[in-house]
Amino acid sequence: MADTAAGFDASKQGKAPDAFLAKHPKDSPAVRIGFVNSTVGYGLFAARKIVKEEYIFHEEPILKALFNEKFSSDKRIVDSQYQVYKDMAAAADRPNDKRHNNHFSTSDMKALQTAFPNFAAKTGVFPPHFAATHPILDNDLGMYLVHGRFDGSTITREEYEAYSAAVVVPRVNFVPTEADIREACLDFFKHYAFEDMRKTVVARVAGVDAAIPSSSNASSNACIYLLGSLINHCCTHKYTEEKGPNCTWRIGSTGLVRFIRDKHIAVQATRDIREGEQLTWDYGKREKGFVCECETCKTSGVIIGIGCGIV
Ligand SMILES: C[S@@+](CC[C@H](N)C(=O)[O-])C[C@H]1O[C@@H](n2cnc3c(N)ncnc32)[C@H](O)[C@@H]1O
Repeated sequence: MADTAAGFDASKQGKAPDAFLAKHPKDSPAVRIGFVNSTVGYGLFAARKIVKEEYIFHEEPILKALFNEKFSSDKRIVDSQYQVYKDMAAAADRPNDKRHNNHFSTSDMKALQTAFPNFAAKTGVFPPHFAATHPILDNDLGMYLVHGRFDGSTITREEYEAYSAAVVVPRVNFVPTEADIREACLDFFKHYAFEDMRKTVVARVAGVDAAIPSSSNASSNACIYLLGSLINHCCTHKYTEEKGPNCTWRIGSTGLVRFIRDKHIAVQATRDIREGEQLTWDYGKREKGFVCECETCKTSGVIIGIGCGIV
């Protein structure tokens, strides 16, 4: 992709574009999806050598809603996220009916279903048999990239089935209730949403976009990114940078990343990454809801999960 693509114009970047020009996403595909194991699921891997501080990719969100770590504490936030989910479900039910498909195109739905098959099966947005017969993580997942390129996936059918079997198989005849769907929806946002902190957020409540002032830092926009959401956690290693996380991210334009747009995510290497290495970052100290299997924990010689603080 050319340097001038998607809103990036070096001539308008003020006096010092050189610092990040050297490091902006390159044309050769940088990432591919791979399988870690049946508990961790998919991960994102380097498709080539990536140098320290390189902007690996820059991606537009596929979904936006309100976000709150303590989801059930604010009804507006729960309603907002659930409304986004219901819009999705309506679009999935009527992929050819443009009147009901204002927010999600058929390819959006396909990409979401492909990236998050367990969510799809749990919520019933997509019939489980669809997940089982769908091509394995194809190139549609790169369609939200603005800079950087996607190299497809190395997921085999066996790996895909190992990961999705626990959810898809027992639920072949499962008809989710409203409560099941709500729970799966909130769970989905909890595991995959990125926070974009704002003083005022736009919520989609009862089908209408409304600006809601955020009374505290607890409420912000939640953005779901197809590739960004597939990056797994790694605890920061106390002694060596080599074993800890190798990426960082930021949302929206900042002084350092001026070429990215509002709500877009930029993923940057924090050290050199060799081809085939998994991309990871530190999810931070918040409650994670999984037992950590990262390299730092595995190689610390202590109990798995110890590097995470709160599991
Ligand atoms: C943002 S998703 C990352 C993509 C995910 N692996 C997938 O296949 O969809 C976060 C989820 O991945 C899993 N995960 C991420 N990092 C992990 C780690 N270090 N150890 C175990 N599971 C992890 C957890 O299930 C977590 O809720």
